[in-house]
Amino acid sequence: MQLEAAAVGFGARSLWSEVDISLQRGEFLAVLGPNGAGKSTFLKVLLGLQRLTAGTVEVMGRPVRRGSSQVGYIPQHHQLELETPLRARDLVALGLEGHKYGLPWVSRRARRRIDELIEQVGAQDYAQRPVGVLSGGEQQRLRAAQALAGDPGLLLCDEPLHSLDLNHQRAITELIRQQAVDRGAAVVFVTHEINPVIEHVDRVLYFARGAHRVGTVQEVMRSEVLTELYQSPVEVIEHRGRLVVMGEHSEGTHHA
Ligand SMILES: Nc1ncnc2c1ncn2[C@@H]1O[C@H](COP(=O)(O)OP(=O)(O)OP(=O)(O)O)[C@@H](O)[C@H]1O
Repeated sequence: MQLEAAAVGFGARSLWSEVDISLQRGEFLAVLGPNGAGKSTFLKVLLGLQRLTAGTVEVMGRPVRRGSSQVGYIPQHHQLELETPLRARDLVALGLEGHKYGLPWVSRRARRRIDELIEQVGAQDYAQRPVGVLSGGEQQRLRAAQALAGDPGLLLCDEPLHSLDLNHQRAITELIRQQAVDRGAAVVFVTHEINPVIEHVDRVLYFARGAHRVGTVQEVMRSEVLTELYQSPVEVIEHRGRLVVMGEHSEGTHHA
């Protein structure tokens, strides 16, 4: 994916601008920033659901289009309706191309892939249950499996570890890493918390106060860089390989 001089605004408000970034296959980008900074909007641009107000965006070398089978998406967690007429397994199968067009058949190969993903996210025990009765974390694991089913070249993740316990955080992170490293996908990973994925991150895109920084973890996650970005004192402390960011404010606080 590639963005050049990209900007998004709503009415008179500029959300972010002058974003230049190009992500190669196999690269893992973490997108960070406070509430309302424009992280989910960045994903929407890559999904073709949000127009840029300036600049250009390409996905897999082509102009963005909605519903591309080459793009996988793990949306931000929300609980599915109790009455949703799908079994857990069906939700994963929806990630396969044939199902997008409503084809009734599932090839043996596709069935094997679905079984494999259900096992990898640890959903065997509830694969036949209606999705609406499952817990938030159980549903989230199925969404991850669904996004990976089509073997996407670009995988977009919006806080995919939210509502998962530590073991399942690790399992899902490992699946996402495999998609990047073994299957050569570019990964864009929106998160409030970099530590669970820090060892996999190649680059960071940090949004705050309408500005942003791009670079490696070492380049961006520094007290002086974030202090300049937030325009108020921020301290980044490293402790046993984890980063603690002190003094981060929400966007709302600044605009109040
Ligand atoms: N279609 C829209 N029209 C007007 N404003 C919008 C629209 N979409 C998003 N916004 C605003 O843009 C801002 C950024 O939203 P976005 O969801 O991208 O933030 P975020 O960084 O993902 O936040 P969070 O961490 O809370 O999920 C918010 O203030 C939101 O209200």
